[in-house]
Amino acid sequence: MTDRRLAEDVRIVGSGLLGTSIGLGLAARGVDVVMDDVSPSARRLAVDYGAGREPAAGDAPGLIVVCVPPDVTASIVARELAAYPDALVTDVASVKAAPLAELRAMGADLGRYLGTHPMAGRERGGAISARADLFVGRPWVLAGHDDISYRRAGAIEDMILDLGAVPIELDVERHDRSVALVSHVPQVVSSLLAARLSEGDGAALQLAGQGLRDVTRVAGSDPALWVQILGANAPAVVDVLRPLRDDLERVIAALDAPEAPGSRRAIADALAAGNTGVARIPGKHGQDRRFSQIVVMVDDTPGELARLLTEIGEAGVNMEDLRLEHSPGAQIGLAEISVVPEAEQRLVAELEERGWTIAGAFA
Ligand SMILES: NC(=O)c1ccc[n+]([C@@H]2O[C@H](COP(=O)([O-])OP(=O)(O)OC[C@H]3O[C@@H](n4cnc5c(N)ncnc54)[C@H](O)[C@@H]3O)[C@@H](O)[C@H]2O)c1
Ligand SMILES: O=C(O)C(=O)C[C@]1(C(=O)O)C=C[C@@H](O)C=C1
Repeated sequence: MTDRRLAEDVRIVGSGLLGTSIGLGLAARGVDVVMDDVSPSARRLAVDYGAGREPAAGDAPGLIVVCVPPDVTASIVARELAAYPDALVTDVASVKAAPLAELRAMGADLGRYLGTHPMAGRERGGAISARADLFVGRPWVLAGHDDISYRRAGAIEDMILDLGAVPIELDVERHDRSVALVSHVPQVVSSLLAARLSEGDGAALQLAGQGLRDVTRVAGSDPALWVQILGANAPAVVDVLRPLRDDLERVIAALDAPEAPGSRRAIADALAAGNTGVARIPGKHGQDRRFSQIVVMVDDTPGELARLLTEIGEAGVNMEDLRLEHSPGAQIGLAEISVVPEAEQRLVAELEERGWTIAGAFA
């Protein structure tokens, strides 16, 4: 049996992206996982992928993880609390105050419920997009409330640690305010910007580079899911959107009269504030550590990227992150490798010695 903390059998309700990813990660650690879903085909697909087994009479899960859309989360949590009176129940919905308030109104046994929110996901849902390593190194919020202690919810923290994530304790209100800033408003901004592209002509879109891809990736997310998330956290989202609108209006006013006294300063100040903000985003594993980036040119031929990764390993350097930039039609790709600053010079030298072309290296 693989090393793990979680001792409980687990039942997962909702066999989509989140449920199947959790199932895959836990099953790989030897946990007995049952997958369930209102859609039998979604359930069977998750089982086919190896996320767990079909439900059976006599199942007695110690931990139940509800991974359904936010608007049905409270009713499914309440149903599971009633059906399994000895189990601890959690959920992974992207908002936390609304489901808790609904459960309270229903008179659910909140002494066995603690909601959570993994800060990891993808823009596509369903078991087909699931990955066992989705949560590795990612923050995962335990959204505390008055009816249960974090200690009583120890099995939930064990599951989070077994999945390689970093547990973070935050009460529900602080959670919702925090994700308005770091997740919900970024989704709105990304979608609104991407929506502008429907007006660009085809030639303009052919020029799209990595900058545009970086800021529009999540614009591919499911509108039905996000209508629920944004609706359930509306006041906190609006609190971030209003000052953002003011900033945008200041930039528009400055660009309307770029030669006017103070205009250039206003634009520079807006962009410099962005530098300050982006520098505050923690690096990998939630630490405030910055990495150096090495950009390597990779021929667009089979096996070249694998050879590069193998040779980085042979150089004894741990790769912290990898991003690929590749334009359709180009014969070359760019691999941006993140490493600890101490390893940068040595890796550049090793790779150059092995014949790789370094397009850039920067801290
Ligand atoms: N997608 C993300 O990136 C992400 C990240 C963190 C948290 N979340 C949260 O995770 C939850 C699930 O999101 P997802 O991306 O896995 O969605 P998904 O669409 O991939 O999966 C949801 C699953 O729930 C099932 N379902 C719907 N109603 C149900 C019901 N009444 N009973 C049982 N099953 C039901 C659906 O059939 C579907 O298989 C949401 O609450 C979302 O806010 C999503
Ligand atoms: O990276 C993605 O595609 C996500 O969907 C991630 C993301 C996020 O904003 O960080 C989106 C919503 C979830 O509630 C949690 C995580």
